[in-house]
Amino acid sequence: MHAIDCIFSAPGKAILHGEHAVVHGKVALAVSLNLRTFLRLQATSTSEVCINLPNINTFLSWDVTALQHLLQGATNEHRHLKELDAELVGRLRELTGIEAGSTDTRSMAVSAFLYMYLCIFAKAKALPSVSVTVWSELPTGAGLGSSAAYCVCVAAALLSAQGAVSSSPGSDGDTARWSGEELELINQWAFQGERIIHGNPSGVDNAVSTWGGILRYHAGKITPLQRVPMLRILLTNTRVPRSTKTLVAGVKDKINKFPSILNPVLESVDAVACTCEQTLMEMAKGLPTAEHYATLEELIDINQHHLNVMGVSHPSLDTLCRVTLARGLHSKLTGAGGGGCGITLLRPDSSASVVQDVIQDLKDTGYECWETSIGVPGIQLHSSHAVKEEVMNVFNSY
Ligand SMILES: Nc1ncnc2c1ncn2[C@@H]1O[C@H](COP(=O)(O)OP(=O)(O)OP(=O)(O)O)[C@@H](O)[C@H]1O
Ligand SMILES: C[C@@](O)(CCO)CC(=O)[O-]
Ligand SMILES: [Mg+2]
Repeated sequence: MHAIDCIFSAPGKAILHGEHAVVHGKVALAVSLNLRTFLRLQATSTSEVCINLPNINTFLSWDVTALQHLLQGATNEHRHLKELDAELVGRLRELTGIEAGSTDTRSMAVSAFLYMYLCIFAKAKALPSVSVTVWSELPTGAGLGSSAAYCVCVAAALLSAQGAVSSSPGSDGDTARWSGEELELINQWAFQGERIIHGNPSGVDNAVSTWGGILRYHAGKITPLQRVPMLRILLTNTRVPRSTKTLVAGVKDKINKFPSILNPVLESVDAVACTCEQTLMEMAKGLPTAEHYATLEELIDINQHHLNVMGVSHPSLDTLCRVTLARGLHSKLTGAGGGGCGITLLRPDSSASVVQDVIQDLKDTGYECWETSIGVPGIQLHSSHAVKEEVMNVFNSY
């Protein structure tokens, strides 16, 4: 057991283009957001594993011995990162009473944590007693990658406690980051957690939360975009709850039912993502022009229509598009859709009054809305004095 009292944080994300299509091997473009999930891991002497998840009102603990039993006599000694260990998932269900296929918020968060904890410490002589508290600035289950930020923080914390990644990585002032290899390991374990939560994730969300920045993601291949223009993005939360797992499964069913109709739509989304990437690269080379912005706006509209065809939009998202278009601004859903969040592209010349007016219109509709920064750093380890007071206050109350 290496780390004793550490604080980690990982960012949420917005998908510019390629959500859902990316699950079926197409290109996605994703950016990290300046809204983060924070995790505190403490070693304890209680012989218990405690998890405090104040955002979802979940406070649970398990006896370490009961958890150790789940690993004894397990036939799958070589838990690897290619697929989930179905036997262990089954044993965990028996212990927690969580039903197969549950999309309940608490069940998914608890199962993902316990699965990663057991697998990461499976080869240790004894399971460690730890207390883990997670608190997030991200809305839970709203399309901004809250599940991935959660899984990335859990993976980084457990791996550093186990010694598989450094618990004092290269430091830049008060925050520290890991080597490429260590980040890859964190990302792979976070993907296992996402598998528990999503069923069939593409891996784009955990990749952008691990590495940060702006990424092109294609069939597991992660390419950071080096030069991109400063984009101004408005985020809107329709506050309509939805489950990524259910939406992803719905798209799969539609593809199976109408392959000749849906596959061309996925191809077209791929082309939208690639055209967007080329446009962003052109914009970064010279001075971004009004035509560049017109292209980005058309791509947003085309993609939103495609997402409608896939059955993952929602009347609340149609309203978002209509309200912003009335002010000359273009929007699309981001993440899994079905409610949750949308993004609106602001132009460099969008005046402060237009932005204020559109924010007010959206608030009047009952939505939450704010301008955001993109391309922030991925997973980080913080010294406690560098963490915001608001976050430390949460941590100090558990
Ligand atoms: N702060 C948190 N504390 C505990 N659990 C969390 C937290 N944030 C996310 N989760 C877990 O992640 C689940 C939400 O994941 P889901 O994939 O449905 O939404 P999302 O990740 O916010 O959106 P998307 O996948 O579309 O970007 C929650 O039900 C919960 O299990
Ligand atoms: C809907 C989806 O494409 C993005 C969710 O943020 C699912 C995934 O890629 O795992
Ligand atoms: Mg998610």
